[in-house]
Amino acid sequence: MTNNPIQHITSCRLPTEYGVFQMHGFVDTRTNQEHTALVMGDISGNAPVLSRVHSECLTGDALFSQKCDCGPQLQAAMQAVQAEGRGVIVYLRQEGRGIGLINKIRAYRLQDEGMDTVEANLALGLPVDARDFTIAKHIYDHLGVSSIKLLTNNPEKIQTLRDCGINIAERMPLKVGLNPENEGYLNTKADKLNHLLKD
Ligand SMILES: Nc1nc2c(ncn2[C@@H]2O[C@H](COP(=O)(O)OP(=O)(O)OP(=O)(O)O)[C@@H](O)[C@H]2O)c(=O)[nH]1
Ligand SMILES: [Zn+2]
Repeated sequence: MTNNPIQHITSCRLPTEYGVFQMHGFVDTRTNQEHTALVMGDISGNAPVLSRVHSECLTGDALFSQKCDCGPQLQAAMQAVQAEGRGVIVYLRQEGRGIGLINKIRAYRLQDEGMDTVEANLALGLPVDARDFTIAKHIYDHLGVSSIKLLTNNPEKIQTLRDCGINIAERMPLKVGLNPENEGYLNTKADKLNHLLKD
């Protein structure tokens, strides 16, 4: 018996441009939402594991969008894990900071008209950030990971992950992918969402 609402279903070998990972498939039994984690090397033991908790961004991760920095961040994180020889990319299917793809497109449309990323979510009557990072804790529990070195610029993500019991031994910055199209977005993340992009 377990009270972990995230069920580990299966895993497979996933060769990538950044080395060979073991890809694990999970299902949130409360919502039927699917999530995944990419694991490289031996992650057992107490030494902190290099890790990224990445939130789905179809536009940035798969469609080469320049409106954000997600794609380059994902690639840099996978590269960092490859360089380290061990690590975990937790990939949470929480598109659009949890509001879903269609709502993200609605938010982008409002951004086309001049709103920033925060204003657009609020104008739609949606939370600025609707993600549930406790899912990551359950995934780490399945993988037997108790301590991580986290690749992120988001202090709220660090706090939320710590609050749900993840030991973050170190925070490692992930500042990549700046371009003229996402400059305003990154400034808003720094100014309104306190992302550590200007230190
Ligand atoms: N609603 C909404 N979501 C966005 C927008 N741009 C990117 N996203 C989503 O934001 C999530 C990534 O969040 P970010 O704030 O870029 O980064 P983070 O994961 O919180 O922090 P880092 O660990 O530093 O990358 C992904 O789910 C993207 O789909 C936007 O303008 N509106
Ligand atoms: Zn993105």
